[in-house]
Amino acid sequence: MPDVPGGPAASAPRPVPLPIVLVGPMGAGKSRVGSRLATSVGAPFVDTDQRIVERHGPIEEIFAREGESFFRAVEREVVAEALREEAVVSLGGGAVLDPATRRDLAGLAVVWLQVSADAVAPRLSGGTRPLIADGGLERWIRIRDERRPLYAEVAGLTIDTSRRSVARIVAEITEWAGARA
Ligand SMILES: Nc1ncnc2c1ncn2[C@@H]1O[C@H](COP(=O)(O)OP(=O)(O)O)[C@@H](O)[C@H]1O
Ligand SMILES: O=C(O)C1=C[C@@H](OP(=O)(O)O)[C@@H](O)[C@H](O)C1
Ligand SMILES: [Mg+2]
Repeated sequence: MPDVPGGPAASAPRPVPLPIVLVGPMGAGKSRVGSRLATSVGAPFVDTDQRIVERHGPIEEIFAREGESFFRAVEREVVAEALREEAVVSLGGGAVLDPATRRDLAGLAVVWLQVSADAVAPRLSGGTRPLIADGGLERWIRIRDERRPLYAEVAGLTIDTSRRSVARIVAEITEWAGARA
């Protein structure tokens, strides 16, 4: 029987390799795109920051109480666990600082979401990200520049999200990942 447009074959999720992992700087859209991508490919969604919050409380409180190095240790544990799951996994922007995480990402389907400083400014306003609580956009640019080689090292696909809709980004990732399945 031929496929009917809009029928079951057309709406079935496309097979993709899992995990698919999203990396990139704060505000690039990892959490938002990851959630939509997971729905689109019919996979569970894991946001490692959300998992940290469930287990240890709000991120800004962890930074204030225990410091960044404690946060990074907790993050490493949660990331290592998530990368073993058949899921769409959105990492926090600084997760790639950990060499063991970079080793774990080798060979996985990793997407680097980029965003320009102009486009990210409104996305970050009113947020609670502790690393840019003081220093704002200039600090964001410095952190983004420092980490650029680390994102480049782990990613197999790069997408500039500055002027793209979430739906289009999801479609581009699905197409790329589908070709790797
Ligand atoms: N492609 C996009 N275009 C416009 N706004 C976006 C886009 N992707 C994400 N956003 C918005 O930017 C903000 C930060 O997104 P988020 O997914 O939390 O980024 P990240 O997890 O990379 O820090 C959110 O308000 C989100 O709705
Ligand atoms: O870049 C970073 O070091 C961080 C990014 C945040 O996640 P998002 O990239 O999802 O904003 C969060 O993990 C924490 O505030 C630290
Ligand atoms: Mg996020």
